[in-house]
Amino acid sequence: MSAHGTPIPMTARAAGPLRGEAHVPGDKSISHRSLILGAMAVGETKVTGLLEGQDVLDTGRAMQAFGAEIEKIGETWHVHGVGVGGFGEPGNVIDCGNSGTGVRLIMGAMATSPITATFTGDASLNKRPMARVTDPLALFGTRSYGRSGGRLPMTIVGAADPLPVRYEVPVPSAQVKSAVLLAGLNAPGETVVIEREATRDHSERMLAGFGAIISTEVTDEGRVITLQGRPELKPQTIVVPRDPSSAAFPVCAALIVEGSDVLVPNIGLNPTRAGLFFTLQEMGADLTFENMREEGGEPVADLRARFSPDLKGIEVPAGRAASMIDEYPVLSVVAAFAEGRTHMPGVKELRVKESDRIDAMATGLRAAGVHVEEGEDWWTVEGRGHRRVPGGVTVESHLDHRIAMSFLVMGMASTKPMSVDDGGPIATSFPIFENLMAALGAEVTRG
Ligand SMILES: O=C(O)C1=C[C@@H](OP(=O)(O)O)[C@@H](O)[C@H](O)C1
Ligand SMILES: C=C(OP(=O)(O)O)C(=O)O
Repeated sequence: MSAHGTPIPMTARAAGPLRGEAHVPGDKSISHRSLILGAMAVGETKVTGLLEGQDVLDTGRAMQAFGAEIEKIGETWHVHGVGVGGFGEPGNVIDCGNSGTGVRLIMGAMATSPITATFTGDASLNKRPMARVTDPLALFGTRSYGRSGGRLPMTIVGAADPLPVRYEVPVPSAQVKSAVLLAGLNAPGETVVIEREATRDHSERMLAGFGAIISTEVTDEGRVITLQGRPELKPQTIVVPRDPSSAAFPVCAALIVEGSDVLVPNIGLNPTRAGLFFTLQEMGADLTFENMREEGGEPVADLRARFSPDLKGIEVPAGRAASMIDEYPVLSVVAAFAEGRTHMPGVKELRVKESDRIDAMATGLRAAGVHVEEGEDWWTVEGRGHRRVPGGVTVESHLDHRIAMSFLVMGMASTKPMSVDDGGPIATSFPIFENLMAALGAEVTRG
């Protein structure tokens, strides 16, 4: 999908080893939150390293529609915030494009202000479930009117007199947790969110950084997060770390393309995000963390990935799923090149992403000659080991950037090339993917 919605077919083929440094873009989760929290602070937040992918740009436009001023000067994004409770009513429909994170967090951020906003997205986002966010927002007094099944387009009527909320998140979702916390900012008193399974904790870390009073207690119930309402958020200077979810693509490509040796510098290794890298190491990947350090309160390292001819299939612990939820598509590609089966349980959430990712990957993997089994919340990839993956097919990306990039990574190592019907969605999270992979020596072409 280009900006105009015209599909962009892409093909990747084996073309020698991948070598060099891969400077991947800024973290998508932190980028969305920088703009949203910057818009809710009083004064000027400065952000460098922002991911300039379509998802984040759409969030920036939405923040402008609610009254924040946002401009890029040189390499720095300047966000002039309107303060907690300072959002104005947008004059038009808010289009969040392809982004679940964008729409769900923004719904939370406006839900406790006395304004009304209507949200929409692309064909993928308009299929995704929103009741998981509007149900807890209703506890604050927020009303929502969407299509059947809680789908976009949807109008949210913010609570004029919000109540504080105590809510246990029923699915492992950082987006739901974050929506409730952002709504809690403009509710008086304490809002409490409980999550059984730890999900990415960028909202908690960044809220604390912006001066909110927030604490997390690990109890028998799970993680109990308590936020004091109505703080004045203080503007911040944010350096966005590089995205581990984007690093996954050059890393996984290097592991399966013969002779490769790739360094991916400055990757955020927050434990709530780094599950893929430990999984790959357990599979026998030649993947090392170099120059481990701490930056902006987050662990950071340079990842070095080398061709790993003797990868083994493993059982991926279900408890690790949340820390690598966006990486399962590309993990399944690596699993196809490993010896033996890789079983991935506890991943029902994959069915409600930009596409049903289990179905999209299973269909494409099977077409490319890989045996896959699946159930509602699990899937198994039968690795081909030294019998290379045949490839040689065109698969559908279903408006899903991670599906498109995963099959292109596969094409870099399969016997015959792999094509995707539409690589346009890659621009939502990794706009420099083609150039970055080409600079390493990959052959990715359009058409
Ligand atoms: O909070 C976030 O920034 C995200 C949370 C995850 O979604 P869920 O909350 O639906 O698991 C993840 O898949 C998404 O890419 C980004
Ligand atoms: C699931 C993803 O994003 P979102 O939910 O923000 O659309 C993703 O980037 O893999």
